[in-house]
Amino acid sequence: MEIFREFTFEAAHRLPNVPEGHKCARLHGHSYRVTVHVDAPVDPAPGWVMDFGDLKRAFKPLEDQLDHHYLNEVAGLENPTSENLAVWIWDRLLPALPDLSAVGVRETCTSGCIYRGR
Ligand SMILES: Nc1nc2c(c(=O)[nH]1)N=C([C@H](O)[C@H](O)COP(=O)(O)OP(=O)(O)OP(=O)(O)O)CN2
Ligand SMILES: [Zn+2]
Repeated sequence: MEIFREFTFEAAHRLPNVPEGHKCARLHGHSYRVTVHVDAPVDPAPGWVMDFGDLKRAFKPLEDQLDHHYLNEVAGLENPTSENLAVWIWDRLLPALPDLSAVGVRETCTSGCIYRGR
């Protein structure tokens, strides 16, 4: 069974490697939406895969580094595309969440990515 929890944070960024004149080279911000998925068997006693609260606790240190920050200044996010952000989150969550199955990142209502470790 796969469970997920959604998180939101606000942050500014610019994309340093886009072609000349691309609007995303300019400083701008997003209300990011991140989904963290965990895929594991349901533990029969509690009746859950894991406590949603533990997902929240695992993501909190990352939220603290991202929320209301300029992402380009965060170590490892010098080029903060959605794709790079999803990998950045994956790499930092995996030690605490070995059954992590996907990280979704939405920059806008219509655009985003899903990373499943590849
Ligand atoms: N594959 C990716 N493409 C783009 C990324 C990205 O991270 N990965 N990021 C951006 C920009 O950050 C931009 O702010 C978001 O792009 P876009 O969805 O085009 O923005 P709009 O909401 O302004 O879309 P419109 O339909 O043009 O209004 C760009 N591309
Ligand atoms: Zn953007």
